[in-house]
Amino acid sequence: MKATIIDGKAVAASLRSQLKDQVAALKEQGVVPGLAVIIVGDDPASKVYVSNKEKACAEVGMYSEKYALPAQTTQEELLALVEKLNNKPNIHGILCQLPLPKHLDEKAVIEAISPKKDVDAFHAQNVGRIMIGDYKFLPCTPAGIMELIKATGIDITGKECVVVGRSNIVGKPMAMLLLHQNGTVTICHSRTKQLKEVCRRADILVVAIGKAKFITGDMIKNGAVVIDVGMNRDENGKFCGDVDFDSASEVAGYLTPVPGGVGPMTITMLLKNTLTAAAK
Ligand SMILES: Nc1nc2c(c(=O)[nH]1)N[C@@H](CN(C=O)c1ccc(C(=O)N[C@@H](CCC(=O)O)C(=O)O)cc1)CN2
Repeated sequence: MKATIIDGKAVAASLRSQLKDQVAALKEQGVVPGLAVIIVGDDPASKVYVSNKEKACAEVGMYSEKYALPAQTTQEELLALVEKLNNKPNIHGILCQLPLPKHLDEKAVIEAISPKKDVDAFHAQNVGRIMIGDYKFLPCTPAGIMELIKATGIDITGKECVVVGRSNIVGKPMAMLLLHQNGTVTICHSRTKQLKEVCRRADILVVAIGKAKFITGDMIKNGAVVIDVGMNRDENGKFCGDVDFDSASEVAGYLTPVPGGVGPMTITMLLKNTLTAAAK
């Protein structure tokens, strides 16, 4: 193995310890950061993530409330809950765990969350703020990835950065954050021609396409920083990323594992956003 493995758990633990001190300092000023987490339905993975969010809040001394709604909840009921939480003074951050059941309009729910409490940074107002580089919150996964790249000590300025995937939650904001750090950014997607050649140009390669082991070692530049956002199951039911770890680790300079890479950073950045919202 050639690549240095970026330990997302260790980076997350170090940031959480700093956040714990910052939460304690804010509490001394009489403010307890509060997060409300809404989950609709019984998706097992979503239940685990929500439970981990509650645990993470407790770990750093934040207050949290969970609203577990049945799968048949109506759009009106969900919007009424969001409105109630928008007006609740001890709640500084609100998030609705995604995906929502199919009959619910995700976009309308996100837009109903007050931009000031939108700790996922999914609201159009916060997305627009990221575009112009004047933001309070960053979406948790891309923000966590920026911390992981920072942990390598590599300066993004002037680097060829390739983002594979163009989702609103990861690909698009990721490209913007790399651009803000003076990277030369390319976004690839399902219609990209010569994907292999484009990926091989990347000094920093971020992959978020949801296809197990799609990016192989021959698609990676020697010494590149490779960030794997994928969360898939392989043929044996084991967690795996969008990057083929074994072949990538022979070529990349730095590589995130799955699990233990980007995932642990996502909830850590949620805590950071909740603290920011409370401090305002
Ligand atoms: N409202 C939101 N919904 C969803 C988000 C989000 O940021 N906001 N992201 C994902 C799920 N997610 C957080 O909600 C999330 C996914 C994965 C992890 C994580 O720590 N993964 C671990 C492995 C976990 C395991 O063993 O089960 C890892 O990669 O090491 C955290 C959060 C979709 N929905």
